[in-house]
Amino acid sequence: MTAPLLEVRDLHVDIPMPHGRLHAVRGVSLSVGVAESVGLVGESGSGKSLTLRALLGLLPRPARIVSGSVLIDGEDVTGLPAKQLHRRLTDTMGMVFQDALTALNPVMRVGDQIAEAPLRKLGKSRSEAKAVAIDLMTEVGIPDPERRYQLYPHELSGGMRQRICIAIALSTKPRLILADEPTTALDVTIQAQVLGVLRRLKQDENVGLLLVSHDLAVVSQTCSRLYVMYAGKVVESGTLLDLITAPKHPYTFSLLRSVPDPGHRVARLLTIHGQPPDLTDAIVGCSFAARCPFAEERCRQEEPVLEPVGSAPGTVIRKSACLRVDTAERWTAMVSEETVGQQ
Ligand SMILES: Nc1ncnc2c1ncn2[C@@H]1O[C@H](COP(=O)(O)OP(=O)(O)OP(=O)(O)O)[C@@H](O)[C@H]1O
Repeated sequence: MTAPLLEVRDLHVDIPMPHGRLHAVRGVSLSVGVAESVGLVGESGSGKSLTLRALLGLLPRPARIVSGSVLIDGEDVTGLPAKQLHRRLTDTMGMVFQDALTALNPVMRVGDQIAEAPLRKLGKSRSEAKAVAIDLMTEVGIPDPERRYQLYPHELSGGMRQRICIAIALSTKPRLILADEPTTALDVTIQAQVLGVLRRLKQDENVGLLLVSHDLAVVSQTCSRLYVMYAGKVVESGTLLDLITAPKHPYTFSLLRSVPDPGHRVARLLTIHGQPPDLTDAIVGCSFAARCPFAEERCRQEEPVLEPVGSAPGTVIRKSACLRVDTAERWTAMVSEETVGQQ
């Protein structure tokens, strides 16, 4: 069996705080296969961005990796010196972040920013690098690329800037794009266009995607497999279809029920009451128990383990960390009238 393109094993990230250690990422494992599109989804503060930044060696100070490993094509790159790690990562992956305006150099023409990697890393001449940049601008759907090549970031709209960032990410011919909330700053129409670009890259160019988002609707439009994170842990994983049709963790269930479904005339929305736990404290029992409509006494005492649940042989393994997973098929009926409000 071929190794995944990217694999993270049992990653722990801590942040020293004045009042103790914040265990922001608590044993995350995930993988992305060749040309796969995988989503990492969860509400704000669940540890998605730190997971992504940790694997890229880009953790903000004072956050640090406590343990865990990162493998590329099966090779453990965890202990590599920073420069070597950077080269290994940029040979394989391109990155797109939320804030395109900050990511771009304000005093450099956008076309030259795309041409930089072909010029410096791929050994192209100036005119060849420019031609590559214009091709990439066309690929990510930028109309009139010759003219826009000459513009500075502030002269472009938010959606166009994010396309420039995707073109820069593609300029090293990566096999995988890592994107952290790439459409959060964009309005809904432009968001759909940018997601369309990412989808097309997978279909036409076989470029894989690891997409981090708090928005289940965004990952649903783009990814075929999901990891759902809550309070620093993966609480459910599986194919998009499995997760959205039959969630096996109450947090996934709540996330789905909090997204309005335009297909139903009356959307019944579930509000996820309460706050995630304080990650500086040791968590006893299930971290979602205090907010879970289905929690019972043992959920507040025993910590659930992420383990395989009901996958058919030969299919993608789906996993859930819930002690009450055997009742999942009855969750819809079990939601009480107090927790469900008609919108
Ligand atoms: N530089 C930092 N200093 C202190 N705490 C931090 C820092 N960066 C992240 N955290 C904390 O670590 C936890 C995980 O943050 P992370 O950014 O990974 O979450 P997230 O799921 O990506 O959410 P968001 O979408 O809001 O970024 C949160 O509790 C956050 O407040």
